[in-house]
Amino acid sequence: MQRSSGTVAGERDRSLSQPDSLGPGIPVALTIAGSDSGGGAGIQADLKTFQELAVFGTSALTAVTAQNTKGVHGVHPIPAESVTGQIDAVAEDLFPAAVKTGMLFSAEIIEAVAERAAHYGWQNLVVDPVMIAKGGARLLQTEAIQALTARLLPLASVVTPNIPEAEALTGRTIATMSERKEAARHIHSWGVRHVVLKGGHAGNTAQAIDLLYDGSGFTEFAAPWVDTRHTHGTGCTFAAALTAGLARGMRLDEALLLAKRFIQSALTDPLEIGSGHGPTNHWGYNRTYGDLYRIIPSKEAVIL
Ligand SMILES: Nc1ncnc2c1ncn2[C@@H]1O[C@H](COP(=O)(O)OP(=O)(O)O)[C@@H](O)[C@H]1O
Ligand SMILES: Cc1ncc(COP(=O)(O)OP(=O)(O)O)c(N)n1
Repeated sequence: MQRSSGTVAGERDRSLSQPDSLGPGIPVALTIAGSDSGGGAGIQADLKTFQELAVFGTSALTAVTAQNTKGVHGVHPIPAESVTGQIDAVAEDLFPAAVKTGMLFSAEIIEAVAERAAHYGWQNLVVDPVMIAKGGARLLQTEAIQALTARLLPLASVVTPNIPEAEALTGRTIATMSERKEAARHIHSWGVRHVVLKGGHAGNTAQAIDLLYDGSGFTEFAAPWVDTRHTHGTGCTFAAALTAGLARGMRLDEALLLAKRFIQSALTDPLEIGSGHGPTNHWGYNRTYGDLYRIIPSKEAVIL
């Protein structure tokens, strides 16, 4: 895997250094997302990823989906007041150091989440603008896109669209790297601090390249393309690992490298369950790099 020109493949991961114990000081993260009954995406993927990265996971559920590796068979949104109630219950007692949003489904839920994000002044807000599942099911109503760009993105520290999501957000077609950069600039202009335009839908490529734009320059995070159909939940898992890194006090570039390693391990160590697009392997990272449950106090992250 590469970031710019530096190679880090295969080495033991020093990002998670020396725990003394689990307990006081353990970072807490909150995911505001939908439930995937099949366990590969949504809240389930987020909580598994947090756990694997030694972050205590909490959740606010926005929707229940009936879903498996073959597709989404039903979507049942949760009332916006209930989403607010869940966020308040977590925020007022457990003080999440980082917050991730996934499937938000409606403008009403987005408004509720944005209002609470502003209220609590979250500094590490990762917005994964989930719109359509790989099987084609709509996880965000079309009329909610405007609320996402106008209300939530200006509060986000990072937004992580895939290519089709970036196309839907900007109304641009994205086929080349220079079009990806233009789309990232466009999204950044709405007030989000960092844009990570993911490359999983680029097709016909030797590398999966995720592009970071921070308002002044671009950094590419690249990894070898994994030829697998078990890609269900890649976006959720990637954004959750990024959120976990931020909750642990990492800089954004460190947290992104951690997320890239996490998803690469989850793709290269397949579980091969289900008859459709199976879930990625959330154990993969710790099977590859070891050092499970090593804790670092926040703000003392070791550079990867
Ligand atoms: N086949 C693959 N090989 C390697 N990395 C991949 C592959 N598919 C997706 N990724 C990585 O998984 C993460 C999620 O990307 P993407 O699939 O674009 O998001 P989403 O699941 O939201 O559609 C990114 O880091 C991307 O580069
Ligand atoms: C409940 C729920 N949330 C999000 C998604 C989309 O997840 P993603 O990581 O983009 O993976 P795919 O579904 O596209 O494989 C989801 N399916 N369900």
